[in-house]
Amino acid sequence: MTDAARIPTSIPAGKAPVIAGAAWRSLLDEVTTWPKPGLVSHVDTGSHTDMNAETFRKSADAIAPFFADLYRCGFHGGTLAALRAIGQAAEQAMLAATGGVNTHRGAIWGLGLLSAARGRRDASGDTASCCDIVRQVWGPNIHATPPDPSSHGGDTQRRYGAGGARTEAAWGFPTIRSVGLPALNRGRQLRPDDPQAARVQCCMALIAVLEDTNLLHRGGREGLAFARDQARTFLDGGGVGHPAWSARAATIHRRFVARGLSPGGAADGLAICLFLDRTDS
Ligand SMILES: CC(C)(COP(=O)(O)OP(=O)(O)OC[C@H]1O[C@@H](n2cnc3c(N)ncnc32)[C@H](O)[C@@H]1O)[C@@H](O)C(=O)NCCC(=O)NCCS
Ligand SMILES: Nc1ncnc2c1ncn2[C@@H]1O[C@H](COP(=O)(O)OP(=O)(O)OP(=O)(O)O)[C@@H](O)[C@H]1O
Repeated sequence: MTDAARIPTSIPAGKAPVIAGAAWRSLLDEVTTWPKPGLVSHVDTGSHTDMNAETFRKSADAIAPFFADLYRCGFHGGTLAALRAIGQAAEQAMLAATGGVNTHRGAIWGLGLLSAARGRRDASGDTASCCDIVRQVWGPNIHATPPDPSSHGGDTQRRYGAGGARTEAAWGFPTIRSVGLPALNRGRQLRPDDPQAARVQCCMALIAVLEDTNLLHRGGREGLAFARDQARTFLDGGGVGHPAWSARAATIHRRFVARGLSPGGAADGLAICLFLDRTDS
């Protein structure tokens, strides 16, 4: 089946489906990347027992139409409250498709805001990047909204002072821009014929620097430090330019699984990098 044929047909015609299709494809490319330390892929389920690649595919199919809605909402000047209603409906669709498993909450947030920013940019002719549009238009409101204390994000903010996905978006995705996208391009230079290798390079680079609330939630400060150190060692040893890069990454993957660590923020970051890259946003 072609990519176009797999994009859910409930997305109506226009520019919105192109953006939704790009988000959907980026999510599938993320999950079809191995070895990503501790994360779910088409090869194995990493540190997770309640989800596999098929769960992620079902989730991506279910949430794709909402990226088109978020694009349209941004196109029509939608506020953060208007975006939130659509984002929460997408979360419900994700949970219905996965039997209650949180596969893409962070991805809905990041890709959703960027889809809305793309709509706003297309409507206004603004030349700013979509990351900057998120920061300028919705950033102040994101900063002003306290995290839900019952969520993992609220818990890690209280215990560790970590801003996580909310802070990254409110500041215009600085880690994506300064680390993720350059690493994706570096991976392509190192392995021009291996797009999967470039995605691994991007994922490792993000793990090395992100204050990933999933790692904090599962492993505390020690788990976060371990994860960053492993990714840094991989990169310092040449990353995917090393002849044995795949085996080295697989060894790190197994170490994360042995500790139950899962860098979900880096997985979302990889999908966001792929989206920005393919939509030139
Ligand atoms: C802001 C969100 C992520 C809050 O969720 P929560 O409090 O559970 O946050 P938490 O910190 O646990 O992160 C959620 C996910 O983000 C990813 N993540 C973790 N750390 C990071 C990081 N440093 N940077 C980026 N993403 C990260 C992970 O995948 C994680 O599972 C979001 O889900 C939300 O508020 N949704 C409501 C709907 C909404 O407002 N939508 C707006 C437009 S789509
Ligand atoms: N390929 C992937 N593999 C695993 N997690 C991913 C992947 N892509 C994104 N993620 C993110 O990582 C999170 C899963 O991590 P985790 O299981 O620690 O979170 P949780 O379901 O919120 O918490 P818990 O299961 O500990 O109650 C998901 O929210 C998802 O957004």
